[in-house]
Amino acid sequence: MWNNHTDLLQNCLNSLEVECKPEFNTTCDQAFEFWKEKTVKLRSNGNIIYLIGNGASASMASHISADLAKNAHVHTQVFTDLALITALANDISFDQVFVEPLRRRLTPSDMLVAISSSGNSPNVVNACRFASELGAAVVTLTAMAPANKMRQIGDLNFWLPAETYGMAETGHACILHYWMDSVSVNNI
Ligand SMILES: O=C(CO)[C@@H](O)[C@H](O)[C@H](O)[C@H](O)COP(=O)(O)O
Repeated sequence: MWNNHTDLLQNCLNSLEVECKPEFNTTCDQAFEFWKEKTVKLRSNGNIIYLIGNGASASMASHISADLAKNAHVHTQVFTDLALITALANDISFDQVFVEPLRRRLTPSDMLVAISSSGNSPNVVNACRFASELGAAVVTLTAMAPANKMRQIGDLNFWLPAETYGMAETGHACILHYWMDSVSVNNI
């Protein structure tokens, strides 16, 4: 019987690769501890965690955003309003659908959690670049080919050697739930 996400994550952890700036030489435990500490500090200061992704990763961003708000009492924001996304894509460019709203809201004390199986989707990569240049904390979750653009940008990067979208997305769900559990106030 699995009792918590540590059990489920164990297989993920065995093959997970992480990098954490500035030294980029971090164990998984250290990476999750770093992420937890940043999140707890951000919560006590009333800052915001923005979560982004495309397709299934957009759903995952919404899912974890809701869990973080309910269980961890963290202020979160996702960009899943179809009217807003289609207007930005139509009037500006799909590559800018996350950067545009972030430009108006993100502060250097906030965090961006960017989820992408390929690690190369231009709209997510652009948002990571923007957040990083602003000085916000950037956490990336990627998979598939080891060299991807998001891994070059994030302060904390989780990469899984998954070859399919289904495997990548399932692994990312484990990682995100493990993080969420670590900062939860209640566990319902
Ligand atoms: O769920 C799947 C595939 O399983 C798709 O919806 C997938 O999320 C979409 O094709 C995304 O656009 C892929 O983008 P990314 O995760 O590589 O950034």
